[in-house]
Amino acid sequence: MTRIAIVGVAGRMGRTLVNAVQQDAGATLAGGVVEPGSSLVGTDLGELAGVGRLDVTAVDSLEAILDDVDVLIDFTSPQVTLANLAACAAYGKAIVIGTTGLDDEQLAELDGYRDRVPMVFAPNMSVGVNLTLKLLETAAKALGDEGYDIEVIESHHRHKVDAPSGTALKMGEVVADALERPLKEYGVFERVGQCGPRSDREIGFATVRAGDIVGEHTVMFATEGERIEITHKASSRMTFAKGAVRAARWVAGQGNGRYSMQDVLGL
Ligand SMILES: NC(=O)C1=CN([C@@H]2O[C@H](COP(=O)(O)OP(=O)(O)OC[C@H]3O[C@@H](n4cnc5c(N)ncnc54)[C@H](OP(=O)(O)O)[C@@H]3O)[C@@H](O)[C@H]2O)C=CC1
Ligand SMILES: O=C(O)C1=N[C@H](C(=O)O)C[C@H](O)C1
Repeated sequence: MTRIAIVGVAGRMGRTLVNAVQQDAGATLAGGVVEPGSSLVGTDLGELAGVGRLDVTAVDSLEAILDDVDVLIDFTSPQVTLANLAACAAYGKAIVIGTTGLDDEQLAELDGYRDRVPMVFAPNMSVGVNLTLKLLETAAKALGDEGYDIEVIESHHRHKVDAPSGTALKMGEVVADALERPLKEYGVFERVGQCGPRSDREIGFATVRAGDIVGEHTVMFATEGERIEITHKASSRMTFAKGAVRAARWVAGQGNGRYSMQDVLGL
């Protein structure tokens, strides 16, 4: 039985994760962490998540519970995630990180833990998205240098704080790697005013923020006379949460290293 603690347990993903851990016969909920000073400290995590009493209460100090945890699941914000990684390194614990929006410096800091912590880091934990990444690699290799324009379009709920989504960036990166067009050079993240026609090799990104959209991603390959669109639509956060619990069970048996969902799923 893998003992899992959830950081950011009061958040949209945190509450869904409580439910997902409960539904997994191979996992047990060992704790949940809320923001320091939160009025939710002491609240039963099952009641917080709407799944009935679990007799595990929210704390605001990770160090208070880490001894009795095998794997931490973290869907919070970049700074909080990096602090939690440091705690996992100090306590010899594994971590599953779903947080997106890390900048280059933060990504480098995270990567610095690869020899000290077993970690799964993925911008999207759903099986469907990770299969889509494979399809994109195949499509990019077949179409990318044949005059097809490539655009990545993503839509999310109005509360999301980072853009483009981590998944959109990953999709762009997979296509860019397949075509040997580094995103730093070929990614176009803004078009406004007299921006001129698109160039042949650019990879464009567009972002929608509206209502309660859980997460939708389309990669378009368009040329004269036809357009191919590869789309993934998430309709419930449970798809991400189930993937994260699967990753937690998997990483509990791994040595130090930085792993992806492709590693977890064997894709
Ligand atoms: N990889 C994947 O599959 C997915 C990744 N994500 C990513 O996960 C992240 C979180 O998303 P979401 O759940 O929607 O966001 P929320 O804002 O709903 O949740 C984040 C939670 O973290 C809490 N928090 C902030 N600081 C701390 C702290 N120091 N200790 C403990 N908890 C803290 C926040 O509390 P408060 O509100 O009080 O500040 C909030 O409850 C985002 O980066 C998002 O992009 C989301 C879905 C899927
Ligand atoms: O913030 C979200 O909600 C999501 N974030 C992830 C991302 O940035 O790609 C994954 C998912 O699409 C939901």
